[in-house]
Amino acid sequence: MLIKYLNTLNVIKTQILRQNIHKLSTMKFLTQEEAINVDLELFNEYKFSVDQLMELAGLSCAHAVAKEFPIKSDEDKREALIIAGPGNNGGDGLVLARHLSLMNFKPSVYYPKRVDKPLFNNLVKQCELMDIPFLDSCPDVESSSKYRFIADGLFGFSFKPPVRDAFKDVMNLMCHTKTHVCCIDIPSGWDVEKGAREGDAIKPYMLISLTAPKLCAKHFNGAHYLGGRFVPPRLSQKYQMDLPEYPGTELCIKLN
Ligand SMILES: NC(=O)C1=CN([C@@H]2O[C@H](COP(=O)(O)OP(=O)(O)OC[C@H]3O[C@@H](n4cnc5c(N)ncnc54)[C@H](O)[C@@H]3O)[C@@H](O)[C@H]2O)[C@@H](O)CC1
Ligand SMILES: [K+]
Repeated sequence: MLIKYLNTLNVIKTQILRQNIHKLSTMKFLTQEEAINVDLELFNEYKFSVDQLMELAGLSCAHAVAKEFPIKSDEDKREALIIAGPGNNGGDGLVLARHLSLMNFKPSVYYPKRVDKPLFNNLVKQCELMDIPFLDSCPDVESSSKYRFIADGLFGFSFKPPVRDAFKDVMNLMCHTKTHVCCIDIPSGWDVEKGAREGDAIKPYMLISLTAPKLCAKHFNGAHYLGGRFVPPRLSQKYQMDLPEYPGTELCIKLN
């Protein structure tokens, strides 16, 4: 009886896995230009505000990371380092930090180049009022081992190589740390279409593609999630995204 039950479970598991792999193979991987155009359409045609989508994007990242690094006991490490960059990818990182703290993690943020705009100032203020520490300097590789994971919100789909000098320290940390690196939308420093560049590059443990994966995600074999469950079906059809169906009320879906 038990064996029969376990066999049935295995069949269901295989079917789910097959479905997801199928989805991944038929899904569209966006070029950098398509990603930028989808972004523009969401704001200009569909009238979303940046705050709205950033909140949903960051929240979906928090859900994905919490699934991948569940806190099961008091012994589990809760410290996490969030790297926030100078664009909207950094904004996603700040939102992620706030939600992680609500999920009982202990995030610290390293935000080396602050953007003096109301949206970003507000996100920083919200984190500060939740006692999330902002680090003054970039942790070194050795001390980064105290974190359960590092969330990479440095650069997203607007990144144009090579990395400018101001971000060399933090790129060095993310390329050489032994701690798992979880990349938001794009592994920072990777070419958005061709993937890792020669020489030092982040080797992500986890990638959370937002909206739809970009071409560089084809070169990624780790834990791949899709988040940003806000794409209107008409827009998805226009770009032939062929997105997988998110189960139930989930904000993210694991693709492999
Ligand atoms: N379109 C969407 O569906 C959404 C996108 N969001 C996020 O927004 C991201 C895109 O944001 P942005 O277009 O603001 O751009 P990014 O966050 O990708 O980065 C742009 C910033 O990085 C700097 N930069 C670019 N190349 C650099 C280099 N080589 N060295 C140093 N600095 C460099 C630019 O000067 C600019 O300040 C996405 O990847 C995603 O994370 C979400 O916030 C909301 C929804
Ligand atoms: K990133």
